[in-house]
Amino acid sequence: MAILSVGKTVLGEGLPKIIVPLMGTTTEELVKEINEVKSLKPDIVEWRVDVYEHVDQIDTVQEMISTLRSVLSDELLLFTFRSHKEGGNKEVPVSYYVELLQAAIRTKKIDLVDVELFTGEAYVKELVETAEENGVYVIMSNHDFEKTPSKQEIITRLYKMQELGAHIPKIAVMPKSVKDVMTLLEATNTMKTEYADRPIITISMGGTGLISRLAGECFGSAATFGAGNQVSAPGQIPVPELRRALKILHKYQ
Ligand SMILES: O=C1C[C@@](O)(C(=O)O)C[C@@H](O)[C@@H]1O
Repeated sequence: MAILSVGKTVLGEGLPKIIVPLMGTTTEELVKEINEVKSLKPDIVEWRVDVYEHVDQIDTVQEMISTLRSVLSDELLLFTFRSHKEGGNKEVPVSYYVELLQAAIRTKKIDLVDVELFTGEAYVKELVETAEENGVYVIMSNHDFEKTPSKQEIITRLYKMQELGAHIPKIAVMPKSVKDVMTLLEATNTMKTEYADRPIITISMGGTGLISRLAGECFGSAATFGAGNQVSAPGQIPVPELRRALKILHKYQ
């Protein structure tokens, strides 16, 4: 897998990087949570802004970014608004989604921004451009909380993200069986060995898919989400146990 350095963090090499979501809904909760999450020593902290009560106030969101940034040191900050149709908390017009992401990027205080592939190609291109102008890396994403698409479809979506300029293509899908988990893992390995020229992140959600959150180093996923105060998707496990599993697989593979 090709590697990508974001600050001091190198994705696509060694242990998959641990990403921990911030799920607080109020400013007070987030101020407390950022310190708790930092103590877990994640590589990346994901602020899930779609659960924030002031998500519709851009100035307040920008202030919160400054606050979070001031607590973090080497940990990277990922800004994510997960849309309602992809499993997020709040429904907003696409124009607001784009405006919010642009405003977050322009603070230059985030390291990474999540851009959903199915926002629409013109918007996606605009967001990638703004991110590049401001030194922010794009994790392009797609989520299916209902099912696991075919291997070919998973690869097609990841490849499309790469074509659109994602620094890190990412997909999270829901398995209905162990076979679905194997489909995701196979797609990951094929994408990594045959098509990807950059790190990718793939997830099979829920308990059935847990192996995909642990074994990214074997199959080709460069990062994995661990639970902090709260899970942000089914199947995330506490960071200390996640780290232990990643280290075992790294040491003996
Ligand atoms: O895209 C993802 C992955 C995720 O859905 C998971 O399954 O761990 C969790 C989300 O917070 C994140 O934005």
